[in-house]
Amino acid sequence: MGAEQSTEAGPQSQGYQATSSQDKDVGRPALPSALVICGPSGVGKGTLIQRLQQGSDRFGFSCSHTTRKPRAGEQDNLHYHFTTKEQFEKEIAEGKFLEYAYVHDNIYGTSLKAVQDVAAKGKCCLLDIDVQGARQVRKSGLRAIFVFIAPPSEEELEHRLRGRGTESEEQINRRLAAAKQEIASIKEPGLYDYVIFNDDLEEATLQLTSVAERALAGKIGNGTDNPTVQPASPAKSPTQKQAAKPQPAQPQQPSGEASSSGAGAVAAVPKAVHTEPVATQTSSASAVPAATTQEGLARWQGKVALVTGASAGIGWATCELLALSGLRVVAVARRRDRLEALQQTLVAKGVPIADFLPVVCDITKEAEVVALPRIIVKRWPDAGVDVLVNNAGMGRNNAALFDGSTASWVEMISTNVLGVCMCTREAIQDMKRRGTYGHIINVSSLSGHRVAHGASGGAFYAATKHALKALTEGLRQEARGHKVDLRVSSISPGMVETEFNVVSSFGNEDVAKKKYEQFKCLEAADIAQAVLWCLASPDHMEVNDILIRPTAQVF
Ligand SMILES: Nc1nc2c(ncn2[C@@H]2O[C@H](COP(=O)(O)OP(=O)(O)O)[C@@H](O)[C@H]2O)c(=O)[nH]1
Ligand SMILES: Nc1ncnc2c1ncn2[C@@H]1O[C@H](COP(=O)(O)OP(=O)(O)O)[C@@H](O)[C@H]1O
Repeated sequence: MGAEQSTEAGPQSQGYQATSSQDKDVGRPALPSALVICGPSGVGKGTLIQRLQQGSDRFGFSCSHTTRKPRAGEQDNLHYHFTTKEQFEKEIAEGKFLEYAYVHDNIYGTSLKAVQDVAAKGKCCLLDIDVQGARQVRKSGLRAIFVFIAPPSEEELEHRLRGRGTESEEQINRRLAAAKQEIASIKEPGLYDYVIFNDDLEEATLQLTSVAERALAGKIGNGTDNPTVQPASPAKSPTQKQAAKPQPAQPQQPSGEASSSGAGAVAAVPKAVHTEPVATQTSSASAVPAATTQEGLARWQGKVALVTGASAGIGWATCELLALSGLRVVAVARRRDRLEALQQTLVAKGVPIADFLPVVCDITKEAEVVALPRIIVKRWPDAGVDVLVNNAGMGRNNAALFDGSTASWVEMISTNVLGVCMCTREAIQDMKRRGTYGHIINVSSLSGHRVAHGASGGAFYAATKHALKALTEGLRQEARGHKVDLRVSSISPGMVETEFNVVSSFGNEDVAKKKYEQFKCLEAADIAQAVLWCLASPDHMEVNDILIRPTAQVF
């Protein structure tokens, strides 16, 4: 990869993370959510599912029951549990099914056992079911992401169905007639999280893979808190940019509550460890009117966001989310290998490589920071910094006022305060040069609003974050003084999930382990989401400081 180097003699990683010890994360593995795949007969569901399974053994297929006859090559208990109408109806009456439906004159259904068998192996359960089944599963409360696979056109759908050669003429006509209604279900509010157009199979596979990664990570919903995205019309192909990403559909109603709202069937599958992002938990964030969120993001399409501390945690997650939201992303960090890994991840998720610029840079080194705008304009002559996410920050344990190390204090001031100031100045000068002012978002910490109790010595770190609070407000005032339309926001998260964080906070690994089980921390993706809320806020309001606390955290 061509990670840019901000100076010839660029720095090597010095062994600390480019995000603060209070604010960084590596995440805890969650149980996968299920992935429900819907779409008309012949659209390519089976083909895509096969490709997902070929790509990873972390997926398990929910083997449905059906009364239809096996096709050539289909094996009982592998492709389907083939059964009789009488037996099927008996088992339905016995309550053995999560859902069932009459489809094309046959009964199809997902048994509780089919889902349990996959979940018990810790795998992501893939359900290939029809629209009626999807509605039932949605109601059941199963933790799942719902995807609709749409054909590029009705003609192409017919072409594929005929080409498959597994149905009689009468069966094909029945399937095509049903397809119209199935496609119309895209518009049903809250049914699907994503719509993927299976036009180009490679691209559709990439898109489904990126959604499936969210399911593997135990997510539900589509990762936005935005119910206003209109599903694209199935009749036309998506634009090139859209094609690179799955389309979020109108999200389901109870996003984060899905696991708690179901009755009997819910208990049939294990619940994932964590809930969805804090969209419904954070007052400042939910104050962004949903109807304007998408509009707000639309103005950032193709704009350039520079994110510092991109090698891990919040910075990494922010790069991902911004890139997937259509911005061009400049990822700044000291560790080249991490930037390479980030690039690979983004490309696998469908981000065009042309929209990502990794730059090796130490934000405490002035010459390297000053070089950033030049590197950006070399790559994208039409652009400059529109959004700056000052995320890089760090903390040191040996920093108590009683007996702390001067070197640690210097390091913290250099990164958390001076580094932020230099990045901010260079970004603003770049905006000034182009005559267009964007948005600067400082990732602070709850430590910017309080000082830790006891002898553990968190005051210096807190002082840097208190300074950041003053700098954020000061920047806003300067912008007003200059009468420029610069937006300034800050986000102050509580502890973000990482074992390292908890260990460093509690000192002792055993205690840490217990606490780690006991407390739910925030996730890096939650904070990335808050960055989007800042960017998406409508013109007439500015999000100042978002304080984000994990609801279960008591310290
Ligand atoms: N509700 C429900 N639908 C299912 C189930 N299994 C398969 N289907 C759906 O039944 C329809 C017909 O499936 P199938 O006979 O395999 O034909 P195909 O769609 O042409 O592959 C498809 O829309 C499947 O998604 C199930 O367990 N429940
Ligand atoms: N993107 C695509 N372009 C062209 N043909 C495709 C594409 N996706 C799937 N197909 C073909 O379309 C036919 C139907 O796919 P299949 O996976 O059986 O659909 P489903 O499971 O939705 O009924 C198969 O012959 C498959 O090879």
